[in-house]
Amino acid sequence: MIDEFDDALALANGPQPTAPRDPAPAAPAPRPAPPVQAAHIAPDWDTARATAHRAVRPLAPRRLPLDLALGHTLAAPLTALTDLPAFDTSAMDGWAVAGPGPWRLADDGPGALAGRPAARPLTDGEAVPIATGARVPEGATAVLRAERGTSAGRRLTGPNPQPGADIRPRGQECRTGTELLPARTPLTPVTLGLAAAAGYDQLPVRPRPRAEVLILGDELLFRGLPHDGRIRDALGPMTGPWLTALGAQVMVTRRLGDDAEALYEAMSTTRADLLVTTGSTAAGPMDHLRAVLDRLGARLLISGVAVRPGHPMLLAELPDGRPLVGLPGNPLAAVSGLLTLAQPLLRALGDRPAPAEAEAALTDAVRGHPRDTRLVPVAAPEPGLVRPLSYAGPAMLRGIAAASALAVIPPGGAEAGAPVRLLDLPDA
Ligand SMILES: Nc1nc2c(c(=O)[nH]1)N[C@H]1C(S)=C(S)[C@@H](COP(=O)(O)OP(=O)(O)OC[C@H]3O[C@@H](n4cnc5c(N)ncnc54)[C@H](O)[C@@H]3O)O[C@H]1N2
Ligand code: MOO
Repeated sequence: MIDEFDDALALANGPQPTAPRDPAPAAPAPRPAPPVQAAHIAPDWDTARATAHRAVRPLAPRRLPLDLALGHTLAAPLTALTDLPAFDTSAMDGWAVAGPGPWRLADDGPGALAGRPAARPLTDGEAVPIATGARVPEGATAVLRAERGTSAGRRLTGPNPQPGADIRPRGQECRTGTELLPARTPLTPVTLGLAAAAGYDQLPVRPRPRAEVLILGDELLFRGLPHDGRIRDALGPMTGPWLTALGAQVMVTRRLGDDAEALYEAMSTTRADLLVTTGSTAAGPMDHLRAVLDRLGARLLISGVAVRPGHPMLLAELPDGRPLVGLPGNPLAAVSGLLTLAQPLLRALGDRPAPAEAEAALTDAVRGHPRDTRLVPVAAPEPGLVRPLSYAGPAMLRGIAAASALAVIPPGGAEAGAPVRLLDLPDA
């Protein structure tokens, strides 16, 4: 995987200042590349995504109380357990009236209040005060709003409301058994509210897949400024939250350095549904990932993808069937791995529908790789248009931090005005 191309392509998107070169750090002794298994051919980008989606089966459904169900996915259709409203309800504060006015006010008590038993039935020409949400008494033909009527003693006058006015009839929103939401709907605050209104205490959910993140690399610092050839870990703070935005429940992010034994131990003992590593996907002297996968007896399903940046990414199946996504260490390449492999895997594990894919026209031509797809950070200056951003080299996050999406540039490139597919970026 020879690659002077990525930085050159990134620079082609716009002017970038050159930084003075640091003296080269002392290189460790070169080591032969560790063995990798048969599935070595790098699939094209769309095939890699489809392979990742097919690689796993949805997690088993379970029942969760409503207050624990947020973010999981409905495992069965949400059918109403009650009529909604469950009874004829007043939509306004005022009076429930029977027939045309003027009306005689019943003088017994405060009238019909929400959450109380129904007021006694009305006969023609009678009225009773009623609150929003209260049961409409039998015999009532409409509700007269408070601001439209005048009461003096036991006499109520006002314009005759249309029959049925300001009464929400029982079953107006749904009947018992109506399908309110299909299976596979993500449980959001509003869908939880609907489930409660429809009578649910618990829901059948497909749980959020549990993910464990392993940050590899002895060169990484976790606080302070770069020094002595060491750099800040940019992937620890980004990968967990990104996986969360993609539907995972991140159990832990661990920093393992370049310790092959620690990596072996972590892979053998994980209880996560998905393991994600960062770095060590290529063939550098300290890149143990492939050797450890080999030792563990893992199966490489994808070993490299025809995408820039990110082409050394990999997908493996651990001996017990758990998937492992290996994100490349270059930060923008890791983003590419998240969107290419982790996203479809998480979608399959959580049984979520594919998101709608947007398209927009490029403001400027974008150079392509001759064989590989490129993922390029773009801003949207106006609806339907996207502009490629600078600072989009594999080791940079500056471009994508200002981006609204990643544009999918097919092999060979795209002309100005050409429509390109867009990949969403999480905003929270
Ligand atoms: N001979 C070749 N060398 C490389 C190739 C290749 O095809 N042949 N591919 C290059 C590409 S493309 C990428 S991407 C990287 C992938 O490298 P690894 O996944 O093995 O990652 P590392 O070697 O550990 O690190 C690469 C780079 O990224 C920095 N890094 C790593 N982790 C982090 C982190 N958590 N936060 C910030 N930066 C990180 C690391 O310091 C290196 O600079 O390989 C190329 N080489
Ligand atoms: O350059 Mo590498 O393509 O994955 O960042």
